[in-house]
Amino acid sequence: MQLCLADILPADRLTALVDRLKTARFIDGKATAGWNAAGVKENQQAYAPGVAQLAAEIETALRQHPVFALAARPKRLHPILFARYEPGMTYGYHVDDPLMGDPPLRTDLALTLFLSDPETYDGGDLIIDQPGGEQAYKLPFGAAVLYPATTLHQVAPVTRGVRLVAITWIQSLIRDPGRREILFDLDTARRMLFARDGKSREFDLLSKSFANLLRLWAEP
Ligand SMILES: O=C(O)CCC(=O)C(=O)O
Ligand SMILES: [Fe+2]
Repeated sequence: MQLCLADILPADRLTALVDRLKTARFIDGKATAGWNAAGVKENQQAYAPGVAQLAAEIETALRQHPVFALAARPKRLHPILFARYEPGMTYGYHVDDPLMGDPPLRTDLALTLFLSDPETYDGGDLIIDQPGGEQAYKLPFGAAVLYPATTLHQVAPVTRGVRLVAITWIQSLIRDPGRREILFDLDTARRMLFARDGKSREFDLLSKSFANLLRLWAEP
């Protein structure tokens, strides 16, 4: 399941954050690529401690985003990093490392938060290889795409302007994507039912099934 999330942070907060990023130190992105991806990774990245406060602000906002919570069921988040693509930069097809950091975080999901207005750059689509074909994402400033880190994906070459993004990976309480989607649907349905009819027998039974499946499947 892939999902687009709008307005992770209020636009004015995000604009202030991007302004601060302009003075951050970016280094060659190959430093954090696994050997299978280093050959196709041509970008620049900024890390903590230089951008720790910006990263913390985004992480807090993500954790509070209701759709993110339901769709990802996060157990742990990889520290947010910022990537910059200038003209000629790209990140060819690769799969993300399954385990990152120490203690290892299992990368079930990946997230890209778009920090540039799409009108200001050409190229730079995030392209995900799906069984049904390639799916391209170039989202508005402040929107994010949440997608399975299990996929092959690439960032198309930037040909004009600058593509700035924040990136993280998520270890979910629910490892299996199919189970995660069932829980997402059930949880969404019971919330919609509650919003429409208030507490009812149907709502209670759905809540019971949802809670018991979560108990069965969660890896806390
Ligand atoms: O920049 C992006 O949207 C994704 C980058 C990526 O695939 C990665 O850093 O592993
Ligand atoms: Fe990736």
